[in-house]
Amino acid sequence: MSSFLGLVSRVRSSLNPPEAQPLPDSKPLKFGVLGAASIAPQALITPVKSHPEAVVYAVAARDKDRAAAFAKKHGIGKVFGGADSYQKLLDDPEIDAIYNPLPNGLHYEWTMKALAAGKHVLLEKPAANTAEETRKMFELAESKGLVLLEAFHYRFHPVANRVKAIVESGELGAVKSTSTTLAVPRGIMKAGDIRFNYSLGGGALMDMGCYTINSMRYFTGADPTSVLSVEHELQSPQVDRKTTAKFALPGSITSTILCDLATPPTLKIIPSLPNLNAVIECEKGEIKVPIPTAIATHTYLFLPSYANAPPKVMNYLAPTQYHSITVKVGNKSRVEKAYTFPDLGQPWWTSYRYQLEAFVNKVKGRTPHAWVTKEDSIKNMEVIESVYAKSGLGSRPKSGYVPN
Ligand SMILES: NC(=O)C1=CN([C@@H]2O[C@H](COP(=O)(O)OP(=O)(O)OC[C@H]3O[C@@H](n4cnc5c(N)ncnc54)[C@H](OP(=O)(O)O)[C@@H]3O)[C@@H](O)[C@H]2O)C=CC1
Ligand SMILES: O=C1OC[C@@H](O)[C@H](O)[C@H]1O
Repeated sequence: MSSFLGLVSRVRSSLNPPEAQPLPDSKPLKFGVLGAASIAPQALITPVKSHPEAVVYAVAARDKDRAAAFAKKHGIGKVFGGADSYQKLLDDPEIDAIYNPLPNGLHYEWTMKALAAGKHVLLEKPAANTAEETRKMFELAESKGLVLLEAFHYRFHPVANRVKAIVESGELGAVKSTSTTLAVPRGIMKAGDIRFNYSLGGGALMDMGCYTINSMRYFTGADPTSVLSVEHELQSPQVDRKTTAKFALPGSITSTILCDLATPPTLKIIPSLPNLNAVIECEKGEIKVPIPTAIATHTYLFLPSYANAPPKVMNYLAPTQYHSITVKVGNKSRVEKAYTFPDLGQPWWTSYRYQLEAFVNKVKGRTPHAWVTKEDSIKNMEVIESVYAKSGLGSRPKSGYVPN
């Protein structure tokens, strides 16, 4: 009962966070948002409310009325609307940092333009359509002394950090295998979704798969040496609706990923359930991160996931709601929870709120509690591209944008 009340309290506060008062001696970081994207409220606008050193100052959208409606709904003071609105927002000297939640295929162009305009960038995942584009963005950021972060928000939450710490402690011995899964039922992603659009950088591997690959690399602390096998099911000629891949990692580790944007109903009629799993098998035991119940604050509802027995669910996307880390050593198992760090956070802080904390700290020249490095982002894209190469689908199209 108390854990249910805790869940309700965390979800309520994460949706309506207490508003922070600006710090008297610190200039707040002013964000501009490119596009009235569905993810923007959850990933930035709500987290900013409880941050004393950040504000969402402006939004730009291709349609003037849509821009105005979005700004009104979210209390954003400055609005840019119309075909040239993104560039106008970048040219606004008041803005310090850009949040880029455009479709994957536009990440490169608008991040390059934002950096050229002298803005720091919080960039949605996956960083771009290719590793080469990712490298170029980070090189430009470095050359201009600007912060660029690929928004792998789960990496900033205590859960992911705790799981990694347990693996690294050696308590369970060496890692033998991992399995990371992110799959949602058919119907959640609508037919016109950017995720199904090849020219915009669509595909399950790009969208959900980038998390499964990132978490495989993060938890093992290693990069694949080869892609052993790949299977996919297509949504349309070059767009994978589902991909599974098996990798070899150093130290004889074998890792499997599964990502699916539209799992069909079982026996054609029984709706499938969301499946968000991370299992790390080690010499002396294993770690499971199950979410018996998850009430979604996300763009859609994650239903209770009892489909797996035992449940092996890692809610990469909303660990704030409820989680438990089951650590099995031999025949003994214990359950851990990690909603806060010893010296950072509140139980209701979402992974996005923790991510914002790190981003602001980095821009302000302070040491963030966690980070996703340039090398990490480039490597993640390389692995994605290596899976697409093996599957025969090929990388998503390179951007046609040529920087000045
Ligand atoms: N971190 C996370 O948890 C999540 C991250 N994401 C990532 O965020 C990004 C956006 O996802 P999501 O918010 O779901 O997507 P949406 O489709 O809701 O938003 C994308 C935005 O891109 C703009 N846009 C510009 N050009 C185009 C175009 N040609 N076609 C379609 N849209 C265009 C639109 O802005 P305008 O308003 O100007 O029309 C739109 O608002 C993706 O990279 C995705 O991977 C998504 C969900 C969760
Ligand atoms: O966090 C997420 O959840 C759902 C996905 O489709 C999305 O793009 C991803 O970032």
